[in-house]
Amino acid sequence: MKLQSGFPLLLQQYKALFWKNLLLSWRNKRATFLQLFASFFFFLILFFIENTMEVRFSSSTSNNRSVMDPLPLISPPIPPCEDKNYIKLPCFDFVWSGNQSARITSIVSAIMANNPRRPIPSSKVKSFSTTAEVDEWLNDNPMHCPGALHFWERNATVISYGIQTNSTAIAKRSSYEDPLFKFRIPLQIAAEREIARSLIGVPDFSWVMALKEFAHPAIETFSAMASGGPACFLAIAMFSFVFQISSLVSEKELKLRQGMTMMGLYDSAYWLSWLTFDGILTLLSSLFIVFFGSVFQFELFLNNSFAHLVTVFGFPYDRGISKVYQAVWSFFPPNLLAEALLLLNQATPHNAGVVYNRRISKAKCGADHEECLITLNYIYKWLLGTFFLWIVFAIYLDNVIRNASGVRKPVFYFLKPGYWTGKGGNELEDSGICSCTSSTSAHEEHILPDDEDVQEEEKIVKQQTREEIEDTNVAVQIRGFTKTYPSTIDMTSCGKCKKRSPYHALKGLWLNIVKDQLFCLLGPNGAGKTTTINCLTGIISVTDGDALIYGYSLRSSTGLWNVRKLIGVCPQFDVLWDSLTGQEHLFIFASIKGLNPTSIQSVIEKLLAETGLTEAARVRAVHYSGGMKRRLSVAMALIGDPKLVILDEPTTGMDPITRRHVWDIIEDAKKGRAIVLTTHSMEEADILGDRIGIMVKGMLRCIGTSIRLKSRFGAGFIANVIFTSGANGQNLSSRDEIDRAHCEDVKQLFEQKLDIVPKEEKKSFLTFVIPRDREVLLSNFFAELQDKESELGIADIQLGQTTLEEVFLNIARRAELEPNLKRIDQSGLRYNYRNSTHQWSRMPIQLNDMDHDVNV
Ligand SMILES: Nc1ncnc2c1ncn2[C@@H]1O[C@H](COP(=O)(O)OP(=O)(O)OP(=O)(O)O)[C@@H](O)[C@H]1O
Repeated sequence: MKLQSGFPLLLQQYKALFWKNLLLSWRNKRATFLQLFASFFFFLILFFIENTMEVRFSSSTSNNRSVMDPLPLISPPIPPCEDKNYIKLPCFDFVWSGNQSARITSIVSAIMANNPRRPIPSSKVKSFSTTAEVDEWLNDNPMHCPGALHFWERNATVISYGIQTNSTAIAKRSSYEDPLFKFRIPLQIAAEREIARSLIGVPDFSWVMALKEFAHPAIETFSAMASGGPACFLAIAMFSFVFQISSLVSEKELKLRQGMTMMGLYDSAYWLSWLTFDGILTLLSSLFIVFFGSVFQFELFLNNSFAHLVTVFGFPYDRGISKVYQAVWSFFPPNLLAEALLLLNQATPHNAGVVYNRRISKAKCGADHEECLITLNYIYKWLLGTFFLWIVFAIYLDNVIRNASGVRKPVFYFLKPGYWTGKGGNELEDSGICSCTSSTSAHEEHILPDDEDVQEEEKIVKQQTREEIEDTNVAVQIRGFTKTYPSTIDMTSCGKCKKRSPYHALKGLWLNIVKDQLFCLLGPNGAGKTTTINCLTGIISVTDGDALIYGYSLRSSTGLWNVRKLIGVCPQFDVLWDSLTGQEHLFIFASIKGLNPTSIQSVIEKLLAETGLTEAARVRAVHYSGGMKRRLSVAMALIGDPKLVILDEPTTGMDPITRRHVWDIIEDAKKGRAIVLTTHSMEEADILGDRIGIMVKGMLRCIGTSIRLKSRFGAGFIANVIFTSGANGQNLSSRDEIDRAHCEDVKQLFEQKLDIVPKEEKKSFLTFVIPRDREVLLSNFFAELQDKESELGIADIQLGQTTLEEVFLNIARRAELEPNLKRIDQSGLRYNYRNSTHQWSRMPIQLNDMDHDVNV
């Protein structure tokens, strides 16, 4: 199948990943809704705060409102004392002194009677003779009266007066009380009016006085946007940031990205898809910020030009802070954003806001020109510059920080010319940023295999490597894979640091995997099977050695790219997006692989049919059963007709029927390609494996066909003798006795003739393991047994070879015993016991077979 490459492939991958991001956002509606509309909820809160504050300071005398056309106050009356904020009852509208004068008394009576719209009853006024008495009363009765009038009749034509008021301005709930306007001026007008009337002798002399406050702008403005805006903007931005980061991190943690990389994903397509998708989401979210800001009528949004509002965020830039410090802070976009918001806020109340083409002007960067240190244009440039800086930094960290498989690129990988030219520089390192010890040289660790078949295989591969012989029949040639995981420091549950020594997971693997064959890799947990597969797919680097896959070396980055086009991988754990359907997964991976867009649909349908997922094609992966997920992973591995298919435990969790179905798929897939399969099912290995290798502790212990392994490592033969139940017409106890007697007779016969005892013994059958060296005795023995069948109550005799499981257990057991057989002589060489030849062989000491845990 012809696969795309170069720019068309990059474009195709980009489109598929962008579509994937779109689907994930659409399916994860709640998170997307919050990302886009968080501004609405924050602005709603700001709106309520702003309106509450506005109502609170709604009186005309308050400073927070601008008064453009003040209304005149015409001859304001003396208000009832109850109108005062915080008054104690009983209260008096006013108290006065000078009551020894009849003229003054009549003036006060006139004040009370002529109070506009409300004559004052005498019960609301209290008189005294001197100012001292008034002071004394006020002192003794605080908060019972808002004002006092003092009169002195100097002579017939001169009357003096004075006013005392409680001058404390008080705000109560939504009303603000200014004592000057509310009490003092009405008292003054009343006193002057009646003194004048008394002096000129005309009781109804017209005395109209109007008062008007200055037109003025709001002096102390309260803006919820100015006070809470920066925090809100930061919170809105954080919503998007947190969602975007968690999507990226979970793709990495769940090894989805690794899965895509194995299928040939370009890093550039990956980053570009996230960048553009998140860019669009951020743009939409910014537009909604502007939209909701305008809907809620915040001046910031109404007065400033639209172009500025999209970039809004900050840190208080101040003259006291050095330029270097400001520059350092400018590297963090939220600081600049807050500063921009502050500038825009300052620009709104008194002028028309900031327009785009005057963004450079300092005069427009805020109300207080002196305070203006940076312009919006400066902020634009820094935001744009830091955007690129952070993207590059993110990509760098992504490369140099250890991934889920524990590998990373060298710290200065970008300095290698090969990285830019695509001809190298993609090498991975095992060590973590803070790994402490370098691993021991891989060569020192290589141990010669014990088994002659493995030795023979190693010899062939080494010879082909040395003589550069290209065997056209070989699909994969593994040339001495060694893999040492570096030492790490782990935290224990009790908070202690535990140092883990370097671990030698692969200790020299030499192997040819032939075309049109399935090579089955068996081994107990931790044997190194997955490590071998990860090395083959380039997910982790080998410490030493190389592999040629269809002639391409894994060691070169161009080789690795070509290899990725040739392989299909079903990883050990399903790497699937819960919210995407089976069909969508296949589409994404087919696009990454580079299938022609016109053929993708038919390939998907074929794979779905093959893996029995047609009906579940449109069901999201989260609703798949474990078996369905594995089948989808197998289908993904077969996309693009790969020449090498790597299946890491593909049938785990499948029921027997599905498993057999997948075996059929794998059997069919053998044609024209090589398959590497790891499994814990011996039955699977027996049925599917053309060649089987068993690994233990990072080394290949045996290799060959199933029959060869059984004959070399199996115990020999297995014989099952099945008995008939006792003769009819007898009671139960005597039937039992007869059965037991038959059983004993057969056991005796096996012991006499073959010198073996049963491996398993049940009432109805006996199982014997017959060693291979008794093979010559078998035909006579079983002929004799058959003759005595009815005499011994035998219903059936079954004879077969030992199972692969037997072989596996034998090999694993032998390897388990290995450390006990090690001897170290004084020259530092370890002796290994060779079981087959009963000899001790000399080989270099290997200290790291087991973990050395050291508490530090
Ligand atoms: N990143 C790592 N760092 C350190 N040790 C590791 C790392 N990955 C694997 N190992 C160790 O390497 C050994 C081989 O692991 P591997 O996963 O290859 O085994 P496996 O044969 O696939 O086992 P299983 O059958 O359980 O999947 C194990 O002892 C494991 O603990």
